[in-house]
Amino acid sequence: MKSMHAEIGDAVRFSKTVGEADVYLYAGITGDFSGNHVNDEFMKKSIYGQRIAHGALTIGFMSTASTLMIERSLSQGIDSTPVSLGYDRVRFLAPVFFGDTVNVTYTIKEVDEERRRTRSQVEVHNQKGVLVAVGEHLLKWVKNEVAETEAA
Ligand SMILES: C[C@@H](O)CC(=O)SCCNC(=O)CCNC(=O)[C@H](O)C(C)(C)COP(=O)(O)OP(=O)(O)OC[C@H]1O[C@@H](n2cnc3c(N)ncnc32)[C@H](O)[C@@H]1OP(=O)(O)O
Repeated sequence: MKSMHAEIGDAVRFSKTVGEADVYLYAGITGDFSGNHVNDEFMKKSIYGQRIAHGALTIGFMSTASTLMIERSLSQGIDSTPVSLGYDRVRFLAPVFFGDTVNVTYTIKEVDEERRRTRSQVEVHNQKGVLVAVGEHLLKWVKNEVAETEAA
């Protein structure tokens, strides 16, 4: 059985409208009640003119896209448990406003069979086509040693 079903150019997409409830749920879960996200009067004075979503929530949407990629690979049968190794070079390039729809594209750019790692480019656009966030994601395809021992 293969350790990973992932090839350069493989891509998945995830789309979601970001509502006020999403931002408040995220604030409640993490405790990040920055005025950027929950204080409309404060934000009216900023260049944004209104509240914006947490950058880390956008990273969460990147993570959702990686899960879609993993599920695709799992459905083809693999002997590993893919886990996130982390994100590199993440930049929040434009704000995500309440009511915006984010469209995440997750594309595999490198496959390292020896180290059982993939590196993917992640891009997030809003409904107007503006690139709001970018980053690279590393997945580690951790070998299922226990399962193999049991099978032997
Ligand atoms: C406490 C928390 O709760 C706070 C938050 O979560 S706030 C919410 C998240 N943040 C945002 O929504 C901010 C959205 N971004 C912006 O409004 C603007 O991008 C900015 C005002 C923050 C940046 O202004 P700018 O003057 O352009 O910034 P810099 O020039 O200093 O840095 C830009 C870096 O982005 C890199 N970059 C630009 N284009 C691309 C691209 N297409 N792909 C990849 N990277 C890009 C650029 O190279 C700069 O990065 P570097 O490391 O300095 O090279």
